Amino acid sequence: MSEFTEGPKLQLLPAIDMVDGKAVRLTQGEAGTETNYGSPVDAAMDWIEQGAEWIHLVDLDAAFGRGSNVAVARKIVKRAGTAVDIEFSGGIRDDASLEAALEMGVRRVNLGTAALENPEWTRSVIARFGDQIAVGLDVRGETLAARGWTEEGGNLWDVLERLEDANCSRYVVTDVTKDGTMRGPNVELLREMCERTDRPVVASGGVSSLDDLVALRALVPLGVEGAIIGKALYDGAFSLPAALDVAGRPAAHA
Ligand SMILES: O=C(O)c1ccccc1N[C@@H]1O[C@H](COP(=O)(O)O)[C@@H](O)[C@H]1O
Repeated sequence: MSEFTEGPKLQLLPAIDMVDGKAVRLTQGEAGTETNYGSPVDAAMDWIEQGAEWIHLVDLDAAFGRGSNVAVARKIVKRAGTAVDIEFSGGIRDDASLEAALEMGVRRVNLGTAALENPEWTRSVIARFGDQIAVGLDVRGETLAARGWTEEGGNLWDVLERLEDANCSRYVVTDVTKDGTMRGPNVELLREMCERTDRPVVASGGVSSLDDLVALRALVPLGVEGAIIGKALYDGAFSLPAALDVAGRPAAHA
């Protein structure tokens, strides 16, 4: 038995960020810092083959308001079938984009900009779609980032209070300053989030090592449900199977 099999499990979500039909990683979300990792469909199939239970799929062109990778996302969902759950984000800002995303068959969508700029619509879709909606809280310090992380979107704790009141079911928290940098997750921020909400929190940004996953798994009893991993996997800092061992595999795989 591995030393990591005991205790509550941390979900892992390998990230696939799409620009112009390619899988990329950005540094701190800055347009123009892309490293290209090839076909998003191939990336998804690789992560599934290696044991992924979730994929965090982002349409960066939609998040930056300059295009769409929905056709590729649709291909991924179709090829993946029931092998994996997909969380989809980027550019979901109105009924049409939300319905198109959910109709693809993704398990849930993350709202970013819309949750900051359109509170009433956000409240209404949370009421309508429940846990198919999560909100991505992308922060620098305590200031939220919107529109491809190019604009400020208010104070994190004020917005959290409003989303709690709207009954938001889950938060995906990204420290933008850590994203794509492999400098370790912002454990303090995640602890504070868990103190302020009883809803599950998915950690995003900065994971660089298996030790970071050990640290995040220790936060599961506080409310951290999962961790999004990007650059560390693509750059081979560790493998997904090794990460799943640390995060705790489901019983059938133990
Ligand atoms: O994931 C990124 O690297 C990223 C970089 C810059 C902007 C957004 C990014 N990702 C995710 O996109 C959605 C926000 O999209 P929108 O504002 O709803 O259109 C959010 O989940 C971000 O984490």
